[in-house]
Amino acid sequence: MALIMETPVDALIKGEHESPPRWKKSTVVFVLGGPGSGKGTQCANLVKHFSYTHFSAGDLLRAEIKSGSQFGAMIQSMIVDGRIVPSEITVKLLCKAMEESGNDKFLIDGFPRNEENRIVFENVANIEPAFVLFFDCPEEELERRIMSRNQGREDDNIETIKKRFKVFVESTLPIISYYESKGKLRKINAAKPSEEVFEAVKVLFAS
Ligand SMILES: Nc1ncnc2c1ncn2[C@@H]1O[C@H](COP(=O)(O)OP(=O)(O)O)[C@@H](O)[C@H]1O
Ligand SMILES: Nc1ccn([C@@H]2O[C@H](COP(=O)(O)OP(=O)(O)O)[C@@H](O)[C@H]2O)c(=O)n1
Ligand SMILES: [Mg+2]
Repeated sequence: MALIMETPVDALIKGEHESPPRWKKSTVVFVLGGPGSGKGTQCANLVKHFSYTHFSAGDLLRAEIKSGSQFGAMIQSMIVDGRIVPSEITVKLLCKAMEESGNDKFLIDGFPRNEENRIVFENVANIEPAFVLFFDCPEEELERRIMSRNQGREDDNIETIKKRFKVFVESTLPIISYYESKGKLRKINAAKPSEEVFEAVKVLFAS
């Protein structure tokens, strides 16, 4: 459903619900890392073993483009340019997805990507992450992985990849430092083979 429609989330944002909905008391784990670091791959592994629901901010934005949303063209041009979409849009998509899922444990992948993302989510959802996973991987390896990802994504080309790396360093690394200073960061060596990365990730969810 395109975002132009009034959704239950709008009512929630306006405080029109009598009691806080279930998702507002959710356990949230943010999953961060450079483009191609394995966020989506490891979240797909995690949901097979733990009762979390996975949402990728990028996937939600791509679905919004496909839905024929009034914001579709704008979102698409920002993605092709490697830029971060206005937070109001992304946060609304995430909250709507959480609301509709019926679950209360979420892996949110590729978000928050900048300070605006983080603050708008905090203000709207009023949720602090339980912890933040950070998939650490050198840029040369990220580039190799993206160039062989073959998902037909318009932003998986060398020109956009360079822009996405720059945005990651300038806008997302400060968020990672912010969570580190709060003692919430769990850093994983994501340059290893996928199975080894998952062994390291799994431990964090087992307790
Ligand atoms: N540990 C790994 N080693 C090698 N390739 C990987 C690893 N993890 C993921 N990949 C591959 O790299 C590409 C990017 O992974 P993906 O999960 O889409 O990353 P992200 O969501 O962080 O961009 C995919 O083609 C995936 O199969
Ligand atoms: N929080 C987010 C997440 C993604 N995006 C956009 O979506 C693109 C793809 O994000 P993604 O998370 O699917 O990309 P990967 O890191 O998985 O390669 C980003 O480069 C941004 O243009 C955004 O604007 N805001
Ligand atoms: Mg991804």
